[in-house]
Amino acid sequence: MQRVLIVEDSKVVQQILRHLAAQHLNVELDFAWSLKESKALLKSNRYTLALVDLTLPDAMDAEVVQLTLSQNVPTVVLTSKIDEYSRQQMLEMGVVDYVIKDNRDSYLYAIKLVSRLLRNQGCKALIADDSMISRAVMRQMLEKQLFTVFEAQDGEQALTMLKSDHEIKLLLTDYAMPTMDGFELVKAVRNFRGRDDLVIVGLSGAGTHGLSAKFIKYGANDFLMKPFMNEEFHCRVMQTMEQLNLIAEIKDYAHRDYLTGLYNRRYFCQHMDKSLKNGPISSCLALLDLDLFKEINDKYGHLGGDSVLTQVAELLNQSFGDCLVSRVGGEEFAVLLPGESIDEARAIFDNFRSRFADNIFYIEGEALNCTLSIGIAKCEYATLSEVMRHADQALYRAKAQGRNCAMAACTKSHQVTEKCTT
Ligand SMILES: Nc1nc2c(ncn2[C@@H]2O[C@H](COP(=O)(O)OP(=O)(O)OP(=O)(O)O)[C@@H](O)[C@H]2O)c(=O)[nH]1
Repeated sequence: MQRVLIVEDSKVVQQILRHLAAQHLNVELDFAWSLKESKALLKSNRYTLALVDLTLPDAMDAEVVQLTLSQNVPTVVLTSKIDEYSRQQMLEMGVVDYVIKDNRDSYLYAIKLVSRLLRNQGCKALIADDSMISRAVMRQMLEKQLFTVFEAQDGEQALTMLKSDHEIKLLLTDYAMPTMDGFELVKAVRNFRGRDDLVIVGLSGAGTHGLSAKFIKYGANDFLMKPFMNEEFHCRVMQTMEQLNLIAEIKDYAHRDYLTGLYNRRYFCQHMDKSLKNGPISSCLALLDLDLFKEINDKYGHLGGDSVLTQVAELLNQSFGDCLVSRVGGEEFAVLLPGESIDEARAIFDNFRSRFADNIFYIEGEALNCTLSIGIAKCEYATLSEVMRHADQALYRAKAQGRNCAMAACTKSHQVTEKCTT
């Protein structure tokens, strides 16, 4: 797990930072008051990042910054005031960024900056530039921002790398390069990587009029003129990555069911349509419907019913965490189980059905049992509606058999495997 060191000598500020960190950071956190305490913590822990106060009672001259940097811990500085000389000095020392503590919002800004930097960890960035020196300078800055960095010497090499590695999320591309220039590269990349999947920052030292606008019109998110200041580079990259993260958050929000946090019907249908586009897939689709759920609602009220639905979602996640699990209707769920035959799938879901029936659900401390009926179909049809129709028919039969039952639809090859286990 990622671990962050926060060094701050003011009790009040430390309390504010603790509170904000608990809200915005999901990492191991250590707090230190002094240089001495920081040294001890750095000896026994490995930190992903440090957020440090520039001056401490036992380190008035930025010694704590020198300490974290000497241990190769990317460091963000908190400072109460800063003049041009110390700003330059600090940036030359190699800090990632600094935040001036001049109002309450600056603490929130600092914690959000840490959070954004932590999100960069494991994220791949590609630099396309024919100048080895430029690549080295940018690599150093990106590594400080926790990116995993790759380099390409020209547009064609960059294009090949982007085609084969969809985990690259940031492209920095120079304009003037041999074999394929920055414009051609951006145009080609946008044919297969959208703005919701890859962010691009164009670069040029040429100073040609209109270069920035052209880069953006061809599909770049931003533009930087060389030579740039480290601070500007850092801000532009962070801001561009923020766009990507915001789009991802909005998409995730739109794809999730509000009550249970599972994927919703819209996401489920989109995923299935995409998967089936290239022909049948070797998965089984199970529709799981709660039995007599109306009675639970009638007895415990709608909120009681909601509580059961969230507990059901937890059980599904525990058992089928690696599969696509969705809430496709009020009390109906879908699980896409990859790689199993219909017989194996039925056995797996029947086992789940049986454990589900034994599970104790709680509504405001009151215990109750609940059962499921399940219909399973092989994803061997051309469209989702056909797969759903077969799974639905099996589910209907499971209900008709008396519920608490898992039924499999006949496969195309007529290996009928219908069994009721009640
Ligand atoms: N609490 C709660 N109830 C919901 C939600 N969505 C649908 N329902 C309820 O789910 C119940 C479904 O009832 P029915 O379709 O009659 O099915 P059932 O009672 O489960 O009976 P069978 O499916 O035949 O076993 C209805 O009472 C709906 O109001 C929801 O989001 N929360």
